Amino acid sequence: MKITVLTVGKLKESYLKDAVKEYAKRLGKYCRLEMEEVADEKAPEHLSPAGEKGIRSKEGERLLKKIPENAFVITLEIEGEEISSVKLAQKIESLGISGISHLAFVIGGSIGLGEEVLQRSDYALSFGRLTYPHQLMRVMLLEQIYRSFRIINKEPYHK
Ligand SMILES: C[S@@+](CC[C@H](N)C(=O)[O-])C[C@H]1O[C@@H](n2cnc3c(N)ncnc32)[C@H](O)[C@@H]1O
Repeated sequence: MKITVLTVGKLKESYLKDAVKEYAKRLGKYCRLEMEEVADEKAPEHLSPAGEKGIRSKEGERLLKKIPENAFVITLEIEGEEISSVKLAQKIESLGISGISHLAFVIGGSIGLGEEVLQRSDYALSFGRLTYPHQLMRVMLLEQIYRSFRIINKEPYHK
């Protein structure tokens, strides 16, 4: 299966880059992983709702261009569905069995995902109602994808 992780903005912190590199290496055993970054928009402190919408929309257009037509799109959304790691593993496995060969996970920028991307989404996944920084979400998502493949392959992983 091919997995694309689509994100907004460049990863800045070296400790996050190291973690992403480590999980990307581990995932190489299970899938073809592709990490795609699109440019972020400058978001000043006090933006109007219209200003925020404009930023989400510009970043959203860039994200949409990177989403292949045949991909099953999983957007990371705070208000999405909260599921266990086992359920996420089952979901990835059953999508593969149903003939889906490409999963695209999409993480929003600092002010979230635009309407266009939400409309293209096939499934909204939540990591809980807490808000996490988008850069950290990359690491958390890769860890959960890795955990999923360990579960699917009935391989041990620390609980
Ligand atoms: C800093 S958050 C954006 C916050 C923005 N106010 C919103 O409501 O989307 C950046 C991105 O990280 C992801 N994210 C952050 N916390 C999350 C959570 N608990 N569950 C799922 N995705 C999350 C989402 O993709 C979000 O667009």
